[in-house]
Amino acid sequence: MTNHGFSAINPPLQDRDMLPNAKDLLARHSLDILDAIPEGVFVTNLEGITLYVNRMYEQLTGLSRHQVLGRQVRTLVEEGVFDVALNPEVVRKSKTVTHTQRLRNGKMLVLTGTPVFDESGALRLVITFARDITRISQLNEQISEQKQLIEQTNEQMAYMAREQSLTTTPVFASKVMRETLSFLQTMAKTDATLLILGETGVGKDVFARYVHGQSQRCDKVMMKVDCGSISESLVESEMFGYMAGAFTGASSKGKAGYFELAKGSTIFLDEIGEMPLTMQTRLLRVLQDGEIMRIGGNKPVKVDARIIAATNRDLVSSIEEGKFRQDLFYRLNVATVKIPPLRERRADIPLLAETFLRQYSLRYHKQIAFMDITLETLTHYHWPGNVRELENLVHSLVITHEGPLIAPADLPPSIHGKKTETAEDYKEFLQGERSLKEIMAEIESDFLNRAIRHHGSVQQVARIFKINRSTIFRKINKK
Ligand SMILES: Nc1ncnc2c1ncn2[C@@H]1O[C@H](COP(=O)(O)OP(=O)(O)OP(=O)(O)O)[C@@H](O)[C@H]1O
Repeated sequence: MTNHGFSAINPPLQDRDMLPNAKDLLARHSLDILDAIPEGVFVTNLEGITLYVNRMYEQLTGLSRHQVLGRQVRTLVEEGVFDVALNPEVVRKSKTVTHTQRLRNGKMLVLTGTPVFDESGALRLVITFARDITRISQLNEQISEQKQLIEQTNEQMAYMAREQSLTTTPVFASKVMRETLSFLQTMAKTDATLLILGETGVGKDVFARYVHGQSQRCDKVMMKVDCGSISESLVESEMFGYMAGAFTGASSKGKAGYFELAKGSTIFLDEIGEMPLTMQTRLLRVLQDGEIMRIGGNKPVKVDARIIAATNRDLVSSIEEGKFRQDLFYRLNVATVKIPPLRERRADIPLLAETFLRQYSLRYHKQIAFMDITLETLTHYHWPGNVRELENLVHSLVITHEGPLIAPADLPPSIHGKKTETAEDYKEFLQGERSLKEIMAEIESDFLNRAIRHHGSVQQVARIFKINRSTIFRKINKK
């Protein structure tokens, strides 16, 4: 359709094109024809006075002809009969205009107002067609509600998938971690609040998951809340949820908070040391009462979630600085475990490094191994970023390394340059308690042992270092 509505149906019918008497017949029955149209028809003059409405219009709107005929559309809008009138815009623009209109009876119409011109091209009337889209708009609303539900479900599924993929079985070889794990296993069977302390990257997350995975609540997904990253203005509604219409912008259905979502499961409050003080007060109340209340609600909901909290902060210092509530600390400090930094459990380093190497090699379809001496170098580094730093290093080595073996020189200088312990080893020799011959024999024997571990056999070492196998055995046993 062009901008000029009826006049644009080109060329207009001429009298000569019509059957004899057709024009008269049509003119006589023009109102019957309009009444037969299955859409509402509403005709106004240029001043917006209603000249005609058809039957379908009466049916759609529930308005009778006498209620609207002869009335100004603007007045009808003012009286709230409907909320929009097309007439003024059609007259102003002299072209077809479409809008939706809501009626007092709640119906939604889509209106198409079209200008009608006479033979001389002068605008004479505006004819508006009205179609009922109440059902369509109801369906649209339902679709958008369904869409919202699907989005929520997708979000939850993505969260669950993420959590699932993160479930790592802790890797350890050290005595201290064996003891830690055994304590956590005992704790897992209880519902006691657990506080996990430790430097960044030591694996607090991994151990929280471990405890949840070993608990009776393990068939439900653990709810992890990063207390440090929720904005202060949202933290309350995120934690405790809100009732429908609790505040502007609140969802019309209300929303459950983390504590409710964690029903029957575990809620892991990570970075608890970063929680704002106001929220700490609220959390304390939850721990004391075992109940939460949604924002805008008046019915307390029982909390059925096991609480695990973790932080890399020294909470005692935070209390002294006034940043953490002492009473909350006492509440949380029921069963506390401190995960030692990696430098205090060096026995875990080779096993962790090899585990990460295996995982990432598999992911990137590579076949790479550490030389023994590389593992030893890794073991001597102080790992300020703990397991996370080790994992990241191995990840980047797998991506960037060419060739089957990772040598110490492939490590960043900050790591292989740190192997000062070898110099420490010489301290003992420097005391002068043993002869040079004895010292050299020990160094030789150590070196050969490493070479055998590294190359896999005495035969290989003999070939590479051009030495007899029997000499190797003799030198090894001489130490
Ligand atoms: N014992 C372990 N076995 C296997 N992987 C581990 C172990 N400890 C840590 N990791 C891995 O190291 C990375 C860091 O661990 P995690 O996120 O649990 O540390 P965190 O102590 O929670 O750190 P932050 O304090 O920064 O939150 C993770 O990718 C985790 O999978």
